[in-house]
Amino acid sequence: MKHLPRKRFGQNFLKDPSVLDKIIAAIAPAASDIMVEIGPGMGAMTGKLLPSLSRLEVIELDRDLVVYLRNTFPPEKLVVHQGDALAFDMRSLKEQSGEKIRIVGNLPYNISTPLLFHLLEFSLFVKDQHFMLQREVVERMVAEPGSKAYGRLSVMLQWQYDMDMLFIVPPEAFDPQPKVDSAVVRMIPKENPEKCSFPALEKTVTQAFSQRRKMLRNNLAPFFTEAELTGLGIEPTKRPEELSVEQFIRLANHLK
Ligand SMILES: C[S@@+](CC[C@H](N)C(=O)[O-])C[C@H]1O[C@@H](n2cnc3c(N)ncnc32)[C@H](O)[C@@H]1O
Repeated sequence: MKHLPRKRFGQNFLKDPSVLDKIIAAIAPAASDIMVEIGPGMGAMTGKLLPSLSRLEVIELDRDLVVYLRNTFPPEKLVVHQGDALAFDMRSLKEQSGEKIRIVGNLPYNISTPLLFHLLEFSLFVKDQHFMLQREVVERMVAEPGSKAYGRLSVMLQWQYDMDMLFIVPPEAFDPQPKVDSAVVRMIPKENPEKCSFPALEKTVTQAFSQRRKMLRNNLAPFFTEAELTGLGIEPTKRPEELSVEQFIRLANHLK
């Protein structure tokens, strides 16, 4: 089928077979896996995953591609959900099978942060996630405290996942070519993440990083006095990127 890539759906199709092989090797699909692929597109990854799986569920927004996928792959093996991954309830798949699910995808870059945040909701039901994303986004996800890339995305995701940037993928691996490098990340939900409410943590982290160059006593003034920060073991003169994930969680758990 001739399909003109749609920019508004973040369509950059993987065409380099060696990159595809590397991704599939990193995922290591097994017949017993309950696997979901987000944004299968023309099925570049789908076709490589299917032979190792007894079933694969995919979520695709573009109706033309949904028709193509349904006509191309055996329906008894490939279940195609037409819809928005941002609204998809992963719990339903876990409930059907009783097993933890594996999520994979070469994600649409225009929705990567909201999608990663949406998936946080299901981390209890997920075994692992392997995603291709913009390299700069992966660098922010795995960034350590004290580094330039450390910020809201790092804290929110490191709270729930252990993550590794596996390898970098150049623009030439795609059609059309994106303007930036991409990278593949592995995300494994932590067995016992620290208890915290998502909205409280998000509110605290967003406020703390509202002005990166300012001290916490300034940025967090709407929520905490200097004495309260000190009482929680946080030096008020530190800058937001100097706080560990655990310290952000401690703050969020004391938000009034
Ligand atoms: C970067 S392309 C990857 C396509 C294919 N997996 C590949 O590697 O060649 C992203 C895919 O996600 C789909 N997509 C975009 N927004 C989506 C959404 N909100 N929910 C589900 N799929 C979406 C696009 O239509 C496209 O097929």
